[in-house]
Amino acid sequence: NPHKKLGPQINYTITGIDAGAGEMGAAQKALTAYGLKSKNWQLQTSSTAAMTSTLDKAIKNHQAIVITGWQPHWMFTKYPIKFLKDPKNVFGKTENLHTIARTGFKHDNPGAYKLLSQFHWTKSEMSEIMLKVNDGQDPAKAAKNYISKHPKQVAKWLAGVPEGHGKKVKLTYVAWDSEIASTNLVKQLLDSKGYDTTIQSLEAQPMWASIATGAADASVSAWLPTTHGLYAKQYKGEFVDVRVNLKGAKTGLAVPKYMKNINSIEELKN
Ligand SMILES: C[SH](C)CC(=O)O
Repeated sequence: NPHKKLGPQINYTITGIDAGAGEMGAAQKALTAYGLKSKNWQLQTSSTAAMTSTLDKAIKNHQAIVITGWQPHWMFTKYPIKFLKDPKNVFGKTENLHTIARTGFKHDNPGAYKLLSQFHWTKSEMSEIMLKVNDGQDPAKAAKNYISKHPKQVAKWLAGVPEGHGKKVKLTYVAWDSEIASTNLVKQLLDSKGYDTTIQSLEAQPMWASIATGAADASVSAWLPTTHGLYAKQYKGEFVDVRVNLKGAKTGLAVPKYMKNINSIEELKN
């Protein structure tokens, strides 16, 4: 209802995701920066699955809703939603997904490290796997299918990567749809060269800690410079930033497009 104030319609609530997500920290900062906290606005912690099902229900009922959104993610293809402008740049400009590794990994496993130094892809390529998984396909299978469909790209990723002879690699990630896709793909690529790769999903902070303590070898789930900026600062010098593996990610607050008069975080107060 565009004529009634938005706040009361949605209980002054922003529907968020898992508490450890960097974007939840940014959303809290936005509440303060845009003077929403003083207007009783609050950020609801839940999970990606809970957030997307709440979004689904709101859109089916053509109701107002404000979510913590991000790209790349299938929510922007499946639902008519838009990012709210962030004039105070709380969520940062575009983000990149980085591959990070424990400090000794290049020395201990140069072959696997070489693959990680060569792996990168685009949002649309990632979406191929994300959409299949969202339709219920097993992530490992979706990753294998991607590999068989993109032999030239795979050959570039694997160029000069020596056989693994069963050498173990441990990847950690956060179970966001984007990282489920990339981590399963990297596992399949490594295993196709004879490495023995295990993948473990953790919350964001423990994922960073697993690399900094050397409990895990690498992760393709680092959102930088802004979204995981705090973690990168906390563990500065205790991890290697191998490379950007995906350019042009983005986090922010998002609303259904039918909320025509809400286009900026500033306007949530209206
Ligand atoms: C939820 S985005 C995939 C990443 C983050 O916010 O930490």
